[in-house]
Amino acid sequence: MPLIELIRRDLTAKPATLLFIAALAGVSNALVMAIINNSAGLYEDALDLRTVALFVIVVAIYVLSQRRMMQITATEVEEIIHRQRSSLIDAVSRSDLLPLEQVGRGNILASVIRDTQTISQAANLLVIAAQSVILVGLAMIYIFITDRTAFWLSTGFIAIAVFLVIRRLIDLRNRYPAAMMKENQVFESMRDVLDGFKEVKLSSARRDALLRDMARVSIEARDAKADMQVKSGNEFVFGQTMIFLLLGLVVFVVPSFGNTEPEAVVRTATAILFIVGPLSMVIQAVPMMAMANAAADNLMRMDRVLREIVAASEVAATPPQTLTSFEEIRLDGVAFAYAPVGGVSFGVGPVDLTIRSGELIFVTGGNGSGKSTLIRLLLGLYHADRGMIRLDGKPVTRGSFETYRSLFSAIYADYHLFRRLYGIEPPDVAEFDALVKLMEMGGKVALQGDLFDTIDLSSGQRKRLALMVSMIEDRPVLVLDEWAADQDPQFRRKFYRELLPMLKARGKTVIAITHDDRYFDVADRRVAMEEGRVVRIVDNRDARIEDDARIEDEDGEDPA
Ligand SMILES: Nc1ncnc2c1ncn2[C@@H]1O[C@H](COP(=O)(O)OP(=O)(O)OP(=O)(O)O)[C@@H](O)[C@H]1O
Repeated sequence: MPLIELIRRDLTAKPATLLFIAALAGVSNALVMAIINNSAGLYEDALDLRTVALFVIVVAIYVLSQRRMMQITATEVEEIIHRQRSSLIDAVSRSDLLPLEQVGRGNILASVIRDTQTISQAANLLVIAAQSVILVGLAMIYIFITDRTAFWLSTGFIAIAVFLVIRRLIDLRNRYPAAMMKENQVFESMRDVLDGFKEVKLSSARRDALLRDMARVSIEARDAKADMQVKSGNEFVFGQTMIFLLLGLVVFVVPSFGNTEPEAVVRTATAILFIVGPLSMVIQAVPMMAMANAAADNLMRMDRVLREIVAASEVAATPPQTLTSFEEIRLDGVAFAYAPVGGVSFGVGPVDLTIRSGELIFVTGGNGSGKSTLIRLLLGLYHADRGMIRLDGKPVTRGSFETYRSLFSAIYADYHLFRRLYGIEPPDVAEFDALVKLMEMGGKVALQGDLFDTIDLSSGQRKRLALMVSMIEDRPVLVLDEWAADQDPQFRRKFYRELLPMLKARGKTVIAITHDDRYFDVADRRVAMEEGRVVRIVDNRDARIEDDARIEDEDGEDPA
């Protein structure tokens, strides 16, 4: 069973200790009831001090063992969930981008949030149910001693009932994944509503259509889950009916066998009544168990899928290193194609391109020409179907991509701005102040330790802050995807005419995707793309040398 497998795999407490405490709680519970039962039947006036003392001791044992059991369960289950969650998050952070995009954010979030919660909620109920099983077992021993006929009939009946309940539960468990899938779709729709809030606000037609679509998904989830709950309620009623039938069996059928004392019938019926509560608990726990089981199955499957992605992504034999310099990066016949959409597949390459340290390179081309895809290949976020990347002549292999990536700092078109300088040494005050001044961000943002006091800025300012972070990170290569797109004309000019040359002068290699054709001359080389192919590489340096020569010629000096 996936739930048991999950618990056994990560359990830190000794199973024998757990079993002992659970048994202690179960037996003391049974003894409390037995002492009460026994004393209630005696009708004695005098207080039996020994029985009272025994009662108090047994209650104390129950309280201590039950509390301990609950405490162990809560801490162990939450620890197991914490590890599983951490494992998922770790796997996500080490996966390759493309397969991760295929798994889907909604599914990953559902596993991390919903499945862990289901298991957490089920845990206590499961412990009580396990103790109830012990109580039932003890009562059955009592019945065995009291009346064999009643014992065999009850055991046979319970065996049939358990078989029927389990058969029905398999059906319930099979419905669970479908219900969860529907709920995942609700998560996705909810993202549309939240992420697209501003767009939705502007158009009631869009809002109505979106709400209609959400309602459809939500209704499907509602029906699937209601169906599950109804089924699980039916299981409960079915279980209760079985208990009543069991009582009826003992009271009406057992005496007809003739060899049972009337007193034994009363005692057996009392024992069965005594286990009605625990049996109900078990029955109630069973559907919950089915759900927790499916959740554990889902969680472990997600973990496996992500681990497989990680295993296929990275086979680093040695821990990654941080590179601080390089001579050249060469894309050698690099080609890549997305999975076909509607029978059409977009591909990039084969691309042959050498990037030398200290170069300022622009990548240009129309929308959809493959610039961002090429950058993702260069950064090793996507892996080439053919060809390879060579760093200083050596092929970059799957095992060395993490080390290779340490060369780059990037601001993507859909970048994410962290409020904290995760993994980056904060600059000293003077250095930060100089950066703030350079980026014209005075009074807008301050750094407290490694935390920015705010990232609630305009879109252009957020981009400037992202660039400040990249400059603080100070890696050899800076990759920018349409960085200047949302800057005002004045700062855009400053970016192309001052910042980029300044970065180059500091020895940085800069690769920038851009549509700003009036500044194309700033680049050392311009890589022009069309339909996934590099169609031209314009070397501005040749033109600059010619220009310099021409100017010197015009001044009447010798160009050589
Ligand atoms: N995740 C994806 N899955 C499948 N195909 C994709 C994916 N992302 C992009 N594509 C395809 O790749 C093509 C190139 O996309 P890419 O983002 O590389 O273009 P781009 O040159 O950066 O465009 P833009 O200037 O608009 O940013 C797109 O036209 C699209 O067909």
